[in-house]
Amino acid sequence: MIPVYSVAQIRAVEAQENSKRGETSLMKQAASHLASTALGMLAENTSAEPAFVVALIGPGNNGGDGLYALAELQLQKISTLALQFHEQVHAEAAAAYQAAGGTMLDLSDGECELAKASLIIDAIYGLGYRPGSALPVLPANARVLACDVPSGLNPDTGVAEDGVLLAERTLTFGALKSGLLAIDGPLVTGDITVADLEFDFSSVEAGTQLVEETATRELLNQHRSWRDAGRHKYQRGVLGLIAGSDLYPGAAQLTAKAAVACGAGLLRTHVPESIQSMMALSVPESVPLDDDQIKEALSSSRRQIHGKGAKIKAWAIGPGLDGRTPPTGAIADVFASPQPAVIDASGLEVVPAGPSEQPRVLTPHAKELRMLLSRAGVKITPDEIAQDPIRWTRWAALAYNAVVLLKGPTSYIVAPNGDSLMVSHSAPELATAGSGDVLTGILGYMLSDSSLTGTEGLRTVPNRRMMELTACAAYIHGHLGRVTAADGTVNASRLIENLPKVMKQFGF
Ligand SMILES: NC(=O)C1=CN([C@@H]2O[C@H](COP(=O)(O)OP(=O)(O)OC[C@H]3O[C@@H](n4cnc5c(N)ncnc54)[C@H](O)[C@@H]3O)[C@@H](O)[C@H]2O)[C@@H](O)CC1
Ligand SMILES: Nc1ncnc2c1ncn2[C@@H]1O[C@H](COP(=O)(O)OP(=O)(O)O)[C@@H](O)[C@H]1O
Repeated sequence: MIPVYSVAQIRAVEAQENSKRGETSLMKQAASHLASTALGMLAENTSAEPAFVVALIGPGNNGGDGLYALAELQLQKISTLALQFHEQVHAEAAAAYQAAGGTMLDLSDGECELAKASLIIDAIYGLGYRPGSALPVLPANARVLACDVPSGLNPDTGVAEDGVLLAERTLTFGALKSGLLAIDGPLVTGDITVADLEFDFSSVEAGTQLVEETATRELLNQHRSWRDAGRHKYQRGVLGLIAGSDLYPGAAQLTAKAAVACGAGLLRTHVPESIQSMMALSVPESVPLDDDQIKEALSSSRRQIHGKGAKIKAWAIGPGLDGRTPPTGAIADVFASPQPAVIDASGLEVVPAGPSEQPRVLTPHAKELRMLLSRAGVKITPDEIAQDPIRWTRWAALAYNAVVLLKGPTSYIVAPNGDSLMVSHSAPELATAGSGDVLTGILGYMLSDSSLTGTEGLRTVPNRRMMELTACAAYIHGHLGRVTAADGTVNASRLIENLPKVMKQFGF
């Protein structure tokens, strides 16, 4: 997991480091990382032309980083050019670059050189960016390496100007800044690497933590054991799915197929009678579950998990349910059970607010989050959510005493105690009908597998573990989106086709 900080926090830590280690020495260290990243990108080029690196230089320390990096490249015999975007420039860094044989031109005099560059380093603005000024237009297909933050992206909020310099890669210094991951950030940064400048962050507390691939693997492996290979189907995860209606029969099928594709031991489906045969045909692995069997499953799980009954370990509730009809007695009983549940879509319209014994994850998108908050008596606008997603997600987490996953281009996972995780840089192609139903299937399966929850018998799954598994499911879903988008357009059925392959990559 990688901690994420606000600009103010990073500024405070940088000020300490500057006084301890000196601003120029830190800048040179940052520039060295930038030069190595540039060399790495140049090594990927297949062209026979000699490398030519152009840096766009702004008036502050971000420009200074760019100039020191160019100086290093010059010394490595790479041809470079610095194009000044402002009259003002970091004097010491400019002198160092010129001493290394580099040439500096005003952007207006050297703009035509941009088209010849094998790589453009964007060192116009970094942490000091203020919204509102014009930015240069880069040639189409330019390869751009952003120094710290793409120019035109607000490093705190993640809101980008229309003219933001789109990067293929962003090398950010010291720590992840919140704006790189929120709102427009994932669309403009390209791949992000954090250059470790050995800052001491002990005096500030990260706002949240990013869950990336390494963290996902570590979290998934936390409770796994070699003994898992010998489990029988009831131990591999039995999921109860309460979903579907005449109005939305497809959503239930997508969630069911996704859970089966994940490798669930057994899927029990509670769908309206009218769509049961459709479910049996399209998901032949699923076994129906009627109201009486739900009651029996709940009572046997209260006595002992290995007793008679459906042996359901977790529930997925909501995809395609008809939100206009109140939940039947059986669903209300499930909400009162101690088994973990993921609640999505129309399930969010009926999930009770207030304290509950059940470890729950609610998975709203922004509009559903407004609905949840409104049901709890809190009226907010979409803008308010966009400006402070973690805050409002936490309100819902508190009101419903549940972990809440706010879905969107960036996903936020927040617990009632305020702990939060985030998943970013997944695939924009996931914005397609039914992809949320697939996520519910993945998460439902994960909550049902005790090798992942780490709980056996009647011990409840702690909220922290619910959060971690939710983040893992969101990360895998994002990765699934990327894998699927790599060889065609994305739809929910194609996501499900690729799910077994992707789950295998994560040790399933
Ligand atoms: N210890 C440190 O403080 C380190 C700082 N580093 C670099 O320093 C950068 C921050 O440097 P600065 O604080 O000088 O900020 P920037 O270099 O991001 O830019 C600040 C300058 O740009 C001007 N500016 C900002 N937005 C503008 C706009 N829209 N129109 C016109 N002018 C605008 C400001 O007035 C200011 O002069 C970081 O992003 C990073 O690249 C790195 O060298 C790592 C170490
Ligand atoms: N622009 C985007 N980039 C990455 N992921 C996205 C984007 N838009 C939506 N998603 C993801 O796609 C899924 C959509 O789910 P949801 O809104 O419930 O749709 P549906 O109900 O149609 O299945 C969520 O997991 C969300 O995080």
